[in-house]
Amino acid sequence: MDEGKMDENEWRYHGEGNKSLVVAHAQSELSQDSSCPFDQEAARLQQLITSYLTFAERSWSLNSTHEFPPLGFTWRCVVLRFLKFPPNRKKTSEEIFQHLQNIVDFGKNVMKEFLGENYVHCGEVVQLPLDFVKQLCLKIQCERPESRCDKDLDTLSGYALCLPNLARLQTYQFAERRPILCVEIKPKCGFIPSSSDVTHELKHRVCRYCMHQHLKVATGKWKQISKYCPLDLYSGNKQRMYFALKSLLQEAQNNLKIFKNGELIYGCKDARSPMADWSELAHHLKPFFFPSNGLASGPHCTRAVIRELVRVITRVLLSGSDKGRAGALRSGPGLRGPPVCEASPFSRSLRCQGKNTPERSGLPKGCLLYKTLQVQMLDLLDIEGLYPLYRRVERYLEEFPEERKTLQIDGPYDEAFYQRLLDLSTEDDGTVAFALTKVQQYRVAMTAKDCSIMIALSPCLQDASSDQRPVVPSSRSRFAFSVSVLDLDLKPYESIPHQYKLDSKIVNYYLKTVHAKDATVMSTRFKESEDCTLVLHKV
Ligand SMILES: O=P(O)(O)O[C@@H]1[C@@H](OP(=O)(O)O)[C@H](OP(=O)(O)O)[C@H](O)[C@H](OP(=O)(O)O)[C@H]1OP(=O)(O)O
Ligand SMILES: Nc1ncnc2c1ncn2[C@@H]1O[C@H](COP(=O)(O)OP(=O)(O)OP(=O)(O)O)[C@@H](O)[C@H]1O
Repeated sequence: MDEGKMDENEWRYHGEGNKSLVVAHAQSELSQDSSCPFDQEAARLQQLITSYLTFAERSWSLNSTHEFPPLGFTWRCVVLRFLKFPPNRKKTSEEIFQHLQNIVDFGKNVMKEFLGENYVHCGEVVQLPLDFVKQLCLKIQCERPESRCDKDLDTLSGYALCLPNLARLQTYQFAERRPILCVEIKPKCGFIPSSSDVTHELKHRVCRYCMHQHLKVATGKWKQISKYCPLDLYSGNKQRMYFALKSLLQEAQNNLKIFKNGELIYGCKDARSPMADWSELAHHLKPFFFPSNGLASGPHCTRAVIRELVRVITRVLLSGSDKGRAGALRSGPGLRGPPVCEASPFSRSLRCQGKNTPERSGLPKGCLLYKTLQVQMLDLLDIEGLYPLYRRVERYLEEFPEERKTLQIDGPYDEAFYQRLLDLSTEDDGTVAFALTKVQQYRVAMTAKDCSIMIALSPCLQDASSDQRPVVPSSRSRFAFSVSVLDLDLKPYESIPHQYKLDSKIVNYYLKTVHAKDATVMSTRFKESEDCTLVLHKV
């Protein structure tokens, strides 16, 4: 890349998590300008995008004679993802390059295999001019939420990941001229462990997310407990999914973000963020869900617009073609544990109405939620069963530190690494090999428990039916859509002791403060009968 030509002013802050920060090309939210120049210095990024478009061509069976770059193409459809570190944590450039390369390899060799290539976009490591990165870092600093500023963007190595902007539709052919709505969901763990290693019986009845909510509110991370329960979203039952999505809309925390034309219009940065404003959201959504007269307004309109959004997202989440390789885990972990979480307001309201427990997961096998859940279930033993196996690996490594490489603890995440993940036996023969397989499966499962799903929607004409892109109907229009998964960085081996401690902290806090006085606390948490009416009739 030509060092002189990268301009920080062409990039804008897009978002960040605990470990990385993302900037998007500043023009990505503008409508397409077909005369926009295709600069030479963007050639490398152009190459990257070519490979994404190759993917798009395969996916949607586009005409193979289609020229690249298409008219009006710019590199505005990519993001740059930088690693972040605590201020005193210095890593060498080589370490950072390797870390990023591992992320790419893990995506390619493992997650694409498990989730399907249509959903996973691995990107590529790029080296950027240091001056550009430093200027960019200064430029975006004021936009970063305070709660994320405990870590600094890596400005020393110059390395970053270049990825397709998943807030845009993942095919170039039809997206750019039309407005785009993107819903990002971090669904978290969608099952309850059935492992016999679990020591607290409560963990077989209440999911981790619902228990963790109480600790998060107590520590001030969020203001109030969410009614969202991942088991409802993963149920495949439309009513439960509506409830889950509506609950996310009420209390987004870090589980829901909405972007319009690449810009964040809904989502919560931290506990200090203002309350969610549905009428403002509905104002943004109206052009997508209502005809252009734009006259409708008021609470009725707000509810109708939100309901329509929830319907469309549910349909998209239940869609999936699964044309790729058969899911390697199909005959694997299977559905285990109870189908509902006792703490979910939805199941509680059903119970109080004397209704039966809802059906077990009805997720279609091709959809991303189903596949993600299968990968999450690679956590077969729960952290309580896994921790002693981690200790076994640790003891071995203490004795033979040079073996760390052979055991592929820090990569490479290649085909051999993937193949070993497919061994789902739970019969412990006392070997390090068994312990290692379970440890690696656990890390992969934890990654799937923390990833996010991006759904991009763009209105399309009623009569636009000639191509094969997926389309979801809404009550008044149709949307072309794409579904992708992001944040598939393999969880570090070193985080296992932390997971073990956190698990016990979450359960103990829940037992102490909620479970013991369940009735009292739950009655202040929400009014069940009211909620139920809202859920079943007004979503
Ligand atoms: O442990 P959890 O469930 O709280 O998940 C952490 C997330 O918190 P959440 O509960 O989603 O608010 C946490 O998200 P936030 O920083 O709170 O937005 C991270 O995703 C963290 O992953 P990592 O350590 O950065 O790789 C996540 O840690 P991992 O457990 O996935 O390692
Ligand atoms: N390819 C992408 N396209 C568009 N937006 C993206 C992309 N990758 C990340 N983002 C945005 O940047 C945000 C932060 O990215 P990401 O979740 O990967 O960070 P992280 O630090 O790894 O997260 P975590 O806190 O879970 O560890 C995401 O929530 C999403 O909004």
